[in-house]
Amino acid sequence: MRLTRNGASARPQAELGAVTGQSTRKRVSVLGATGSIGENTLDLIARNPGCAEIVALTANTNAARLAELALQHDAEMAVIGDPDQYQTLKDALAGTKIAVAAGEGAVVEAARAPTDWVMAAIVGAAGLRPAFAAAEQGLALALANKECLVSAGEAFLRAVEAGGSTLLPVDSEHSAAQQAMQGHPQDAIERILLTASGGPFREWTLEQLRQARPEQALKHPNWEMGQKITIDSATLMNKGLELIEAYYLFPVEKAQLGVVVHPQSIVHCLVEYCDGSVLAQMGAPDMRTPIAFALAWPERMCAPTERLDLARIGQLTFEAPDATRFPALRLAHEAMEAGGSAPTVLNAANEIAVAAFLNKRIGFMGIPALIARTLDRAAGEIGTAAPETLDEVLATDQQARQLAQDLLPEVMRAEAG
Ligand SMILES: NC(=O)C1=CN([C@@H]2O[C@H](COP(=O)(O)OP(=O)(O)OC[C@H]3O[C@@H](n4cnc5c(N)ncnc54)[C@H](OP(=O)(O)O)[C@@H]3O)[C@@H](O)[C@H]2O)C=CC1
Ligand SMILES: CC(=O)[C@@H](O)[C@H](O)COP(=O)(O)O
Ligand SMILES: [Mn+2]
Repeated sequence: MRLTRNGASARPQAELGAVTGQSTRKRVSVLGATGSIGENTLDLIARNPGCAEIVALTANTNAARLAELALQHDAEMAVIGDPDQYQTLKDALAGTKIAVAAGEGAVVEAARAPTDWVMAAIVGAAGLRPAFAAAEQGLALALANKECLVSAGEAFLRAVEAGGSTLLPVDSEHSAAQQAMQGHPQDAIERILLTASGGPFREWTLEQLRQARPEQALKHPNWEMGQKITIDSATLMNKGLELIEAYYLFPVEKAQLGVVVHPQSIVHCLVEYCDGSVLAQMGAPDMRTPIAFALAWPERMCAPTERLDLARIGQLTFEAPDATRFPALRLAHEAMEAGGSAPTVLNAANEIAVAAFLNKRIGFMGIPALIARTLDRAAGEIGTAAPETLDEVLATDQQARQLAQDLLPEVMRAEAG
């Protein structure tokens, strides 16, 4: 099956070697091992002894947890992004055979270590270089880092194709879409509908949203996730990023992608076919299911996700998203339509805005306000051409971050006055 827009996954399965669920042992690296996705991946591996041998585990600052995971999984190497944490990591792993390294470059090198399967689960644009490095190695690349496709779409797909890697979506909606597409002709697809929980503020008024505090936004109704994606879910930017992610992953036009709010997060995606059939993938909201799907692909492996009891759940409900209260979804949709540098700018501005909200410099509605201002100004100051290479993407990302930082005081003044 051709999975991506540019055919990046068209590599015969047999060439990948150890890629089956239970039957063959795979060499695995986890980038972002100490995060929510990283921990879930390693939990799944611990529950399926013999399914994987761990090559590299990486983190940014959490040296203590990285060392624990490396010891538990008998990893070949443990790599920390922050050089200040090197000594802590080294001391924690002294007397073991586990190799230790630190620094941004070392994380990228860890991504290049020979493996069969890499989980790319570093959050944000910080994950771009490591994900590109892994993609160039000709392996199965489980992609959780959605910012990579949003910020670097075409360039990333080219790197995957050039490296002969297979891209496996981990994001729950995209894993669901892949599952609902398998074995069906691509040209029969009419529409892909991503579901959104609606986040913790689904029923809040605009006035309430203006007062929303970080600790309230960090309470996702259904999923346990890292801070950045949890705020993205609250603004609905997460679904906007996922629209762009889906555009790059699947062979459909932009107009064939849509979003429906589904507060229970049981149906993860719906694929509509030309005969009127709609295929949905369902499951309890637990990332170990999509991770298991990517780890065992094209087979299946067992995951401990709670089984669905639909009679107990009783109702699955659906509603349209509200673009007035959640303008981030509209901004992402417009950036997808505009193409060029817009998705890179959108992603960078969102990362600055989310950090500013978490640091209480701007309010919740300041997040879309800052992104909108950055996008408006970027066209003149950065230009609209699509960045073609990884270096161009990173340069555009840096310019957009600077612009968003420069515009932050304007948003703060507007909120105060
Ligand atoms: N959580 C989820 O359920 C889902 C997540 N995703 C996506 O997966 C990605 C990871 O999300 P999540 O696991 O929630 O995030 P977390 O914040 O929980 O974890 C992020 C991981 O990345 C590491 N990291 C952070 N910054 C850097 C850096 N500059 N250099 C190297 N490593 C870094 C962190 O290390 P440290 O711990 O040391 O800071 C940590 O291991 C995101 O792109 C998210 O959108 C997609 C779908 C679902
Ligand atoms: C688990 C996962 O894939 C998240 O991206 C999830 O979709 C977040 O929930 P929202 O539907 O609230 O964005
Ligand atoms: Mn998702």
